[in-house]
Amino acid sequence: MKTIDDLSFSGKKALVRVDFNVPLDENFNITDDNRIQGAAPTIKKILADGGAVILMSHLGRPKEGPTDKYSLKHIVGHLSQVLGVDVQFANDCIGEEAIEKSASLKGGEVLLLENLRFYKEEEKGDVGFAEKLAKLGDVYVNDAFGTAHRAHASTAVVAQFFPNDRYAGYLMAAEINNAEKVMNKPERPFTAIMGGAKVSDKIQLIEALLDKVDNLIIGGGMAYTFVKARGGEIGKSLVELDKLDLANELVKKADEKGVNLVLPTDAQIADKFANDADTYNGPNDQIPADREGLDIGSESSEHFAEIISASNTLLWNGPMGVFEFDTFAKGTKAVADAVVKATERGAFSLIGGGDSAAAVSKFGMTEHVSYVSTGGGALLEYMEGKVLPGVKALED
Ligand SMILES: Nc1ncnc2c1ncn2[C@@H]1O[C@H](COP(=O)(O)OP(=O)(O)OP(=O)(O)O)[C@@H](O)[C@H]1O
Ligand SMILES: O=C(O)[C@H](O)COP(=O)(O)O
Repeated sequence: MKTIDDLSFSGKKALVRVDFNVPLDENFNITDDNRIQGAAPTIKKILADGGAVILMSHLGRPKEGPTDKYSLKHIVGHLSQVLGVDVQFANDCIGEEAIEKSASLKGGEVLLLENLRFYKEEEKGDVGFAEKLAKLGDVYVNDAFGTAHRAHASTAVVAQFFPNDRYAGYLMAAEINNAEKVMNKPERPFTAIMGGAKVSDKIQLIEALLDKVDNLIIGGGMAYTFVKARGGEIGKSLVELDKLDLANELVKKADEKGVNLVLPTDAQIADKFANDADTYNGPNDQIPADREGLDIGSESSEHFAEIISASNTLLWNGPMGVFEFDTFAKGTKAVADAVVKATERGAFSLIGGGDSAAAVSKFGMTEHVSYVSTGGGALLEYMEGKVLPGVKALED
C-alpha cells in the first residue's frame, strides 16, 4: 500500500477522503476535534508539495437528504484555523458547483465538499456516484480510518478510478501501524480493558482478544451480564439477559486459554440513573432490586490498576462506568490514571476511539498515552481480524 510519502503532489489535485464525522453541540460547535487534528498532517503535506486538496467526508447519518444539521459547512471555520488556510466550501459534493470549484482550485488551496451522505449512493457504494467524485481530482488519498470499515462510494469504490494513483494518508498509516503493534507484536504482559454498555457490541473483539492477551479486564455496563450469569444479584443494572450463556462461555474459553479474565467485584450502587443519585460502594453481586451499578467500585479500581501497572502493552476500549456523570467517573478515571502511569514507565497504550477517547480527553490525558485511535467501529473490526474495505481498496 502506497502512502503519501511516495508522491510529490506538486501540480496535482488530491481528492482526499477524511473522517470529519465529529461531535457537534447544539450550537454546532465541535466538542472533540481529534479527527480533524488527525487528518491535518496529510493535508499539510500535500499543500507543502504545492498540491491542491479536495476534501470529502460524511457527517452523522442523515436519512432524508440535505439538512442543515448535518452540513459540513459547520466545520469550515475550525478546519481553516487548524490548517492555517481559508478553506473553500462547495454546497454539494458532486455537480456544477463542485466541478467548477475543484477545477479552479490552485496549489496550496483547500476545498471541502458538502456531506457525501446527502446522497444515498454514497452508502450504497454506487459506481456512478463514485465516478463523479473521482473526476474532481487527479489522485486519491484515503485518510479516513474511522470510516474504513464501510464499503462506501468514497471510501472504497472510488479507488478503482485511480489504479496507479491511490495512497494512504498519514493518519490511515498510523492507525494501522498502531493496531498491528498491539495485535501482532505486543510486548507482554498484554492487557486489554473492555468497557462500555453492551457485551453484544464487543463479543467478536473479546473472542479475538482471548487468543492474544494475558489479561482481559471487563468493566462498564457489560460486566453485569457476567455477574448475573454466575448467579449474582444485580438489581436494575444494565444486563443482556439473552447473553448469559455467552458470558459463561467466554469465561470458560478464557480459562481454557490461560487468559486471566478479570471482572469487577464491587460497584458504585445508585438509586437512580442520575448524577445526583444516592450512591454507596458495595459488592456488585448483591445489588438491591431497586438499585443499579453505575460504576466499578473502589476495590475493583485498585485491582484493575494493579494489573494495568504491571503490563507492557495496553488496549482500552470502553468506559468503566457512566463517566458522563462525574459521580460515576471515578472508575474510568482510575483506569486512565493507571494507563498513563504504565505508559510513563514505558508500556505501549492504545486507546480505542469513541467514548474511551472522550474519557481520556475529559481527563486531559490524551498526550500521556501512546496512541488515541480516531476509529470506533473501524478499530474494533480491524482488531477482530476483519479486512477493512477502505484499506483493501488502497492495495495495489
Ligand atoms: N454501569 C453502566 N451502566 C449503564 N451504562 C454504562 C455503564 N458503564 C458504562 N456505561 C455507558 O456505556 C457507554 C459507552 O459504551 P458504548 O458501548 O456505547 O461505547 P464504547 O464501548 O465506549 O465504544 P466506543 O469507544 O466505540 O464508543 C457510555 O455512554 C456509558 O455511559
Ligand atoms: O464515527 C464513526 O464510527 C465513523 O465516522 C463511521 O460512521 P458510521 O458508523 O455512521 O458509518
